Amino acid sequence: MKAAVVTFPGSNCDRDLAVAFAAAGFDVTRVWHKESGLPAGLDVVGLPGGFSFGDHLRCGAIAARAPIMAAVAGFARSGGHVLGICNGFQVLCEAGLLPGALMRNAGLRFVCRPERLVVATADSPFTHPWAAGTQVDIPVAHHDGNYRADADTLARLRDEDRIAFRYAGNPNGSADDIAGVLSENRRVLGMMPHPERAADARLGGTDGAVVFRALAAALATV
Ligand SMILES: NC(=O)CC[C@H](N)C(=O)O
Repeated sequence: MKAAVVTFPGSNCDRDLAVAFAAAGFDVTRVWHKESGLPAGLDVVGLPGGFSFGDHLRCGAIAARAPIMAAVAGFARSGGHVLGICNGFQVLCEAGLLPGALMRNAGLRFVCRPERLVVATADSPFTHPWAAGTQVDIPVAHHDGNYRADADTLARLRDEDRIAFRYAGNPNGSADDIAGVLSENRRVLGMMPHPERAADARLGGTDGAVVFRALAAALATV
């Protein structure tokens, strides 16, 4: 199984994301944002957390227009799996690959702490090992994690069971406590919490590792 992890100027979780993919059995290729193509035979693209382009304009807005993103969009459109974490989630929204936007946290403070999440759906390649309603602990670290979408979009996400994770105690004001959402085909996941920071007992938790192992298992059966 092959994963690519994209690095933008200002990404700071790209190496951790590569390590988490590798621990789940993926061969990982690191890809610079100025590349125009992705490696052949790829199973998943990871868009890491960080402060791409210094969060100028809006978090993820400049990265969403980087050369590599045309290839990522094409990969997603052709049924490829994409995992965007934190700044990666912001990039996916800015690129139009996921609906909605991440706005400034309601408390106007950077929040960096472990968060309890509720798995909102088990119907995805990233969450299938859990039952819906399972509580998991995965840390957050962001100032723009306040998920917003219009009422129709939120209703559609609920109706189509595309909310992947909710916060048990909402740290940022997100609509409907949303911590992560899925694309229509369920193969693109964007989430603000950092599963790669809870992917090894030595980091203080292993709930995040389930996301990577779940994907590996799902891809093995495709
Ligand atoms: N850890 C991250 O990816 C942070 C994302 C973004 N820079 C924010 O603060 O909201």
